[in-house]
Amino acid sequence: METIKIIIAGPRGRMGLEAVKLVHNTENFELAAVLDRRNNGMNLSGLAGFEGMEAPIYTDLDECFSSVKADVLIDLTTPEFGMAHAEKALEYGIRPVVGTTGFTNEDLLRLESLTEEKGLGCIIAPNFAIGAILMMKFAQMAGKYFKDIEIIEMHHDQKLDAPSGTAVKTAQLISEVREDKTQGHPSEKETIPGARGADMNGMRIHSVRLPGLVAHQQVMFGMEGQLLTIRHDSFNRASFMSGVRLAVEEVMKIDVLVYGLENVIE
Ligand SMILES: NC(=O)C1=CN([C@@H]2O[C@H](COP(=O)(O)OP(=O)(O)OC[C@H]3O[C@@H](n4cnc5c(N)ncnc54)[C@H](O)[C@@H]3O)[C@@H](O)[C@H]2O)C=CC1
Ligand SMILES: O=C(O)C1=N[C@H](C(=O)O)C[C@H](O)C1
Repeated sequence: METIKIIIAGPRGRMGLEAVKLVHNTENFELAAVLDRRNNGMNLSGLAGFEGMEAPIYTDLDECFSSVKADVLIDLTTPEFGMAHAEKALEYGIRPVVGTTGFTNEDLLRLESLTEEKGLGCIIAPNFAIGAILMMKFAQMAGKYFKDIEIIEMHHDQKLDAPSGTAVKTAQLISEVREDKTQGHPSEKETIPGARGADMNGMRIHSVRLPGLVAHQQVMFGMEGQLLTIRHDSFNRASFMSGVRLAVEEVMKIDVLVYGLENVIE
């Protein structure tokens, strides 16, 4: 098995720390470097919590990508920087695996054309957890039969983007099989703005933010006399790591942009 050399952006974050551990503990993965907002020139192993995990720390993108020979960039930062990181990685011939959420459709289109131009794989995965991918697939199946749908995503209160990338992706997948429909009473009025949530093709998305939560979503399907609820819960960030591993292995085999791991799992 060939070794895959990996750069991780955002190593000190909640997801980044798990990803560093994953790479460190995976036989054919090698942590080539990390991109951080501080500690330029230091070694990761010198930071508390990363003992024994050797990797040079860079704060400058160009310096990192030009000095380090790497195959894959795993980005787990913020929407503000994730896009720039992915674009720059492709320019240096490095394949991005992006877990960062909050990208716009225009961002995805830009990355798609850059991926095509460079002939390199790129994976954007709004959710790496296998259960969440199945939840989205099941929701798409149900969306064929139920037209009235409310998505309730629930996350920790440090999350920057709303709605979550998973909720957006779920609504997109359902929209592929459901005719657009405005839900609720035609004359309904919000007496407090936002009460009915975000509107995506008539479906409603509600974002809950509370300390103590990790990542949870339930999709509710209503029809005369019945309710179907499809729910997934991630109780920790380790739940995402088998998907990160799969994405890294997969991105090495492709030369296009893949948006969503549902396109990768059988
Ligand atoms: N796809 C998936 O399955 C999952 C995706 N996420 C997404 O991953 C991202 C990170 O989530 P968390 O780890 O919870 O956030 P976090 O806030 O704990 O970590 C983000 C890290 O990125 C670092 N960072 C910010 N700007 C940077 C830059 N320019 N260069 C290098 N590092 C930079 C921050 O210092 C921080 O350590 C979010 O967009 C979140 O929505 C989170 C969980 C699962
Ligand atoms: O910020 C998070 O925590 C998560 N973000 C992703 C999203 O926006 O869907 C994936 C997961 O829900 C956790």
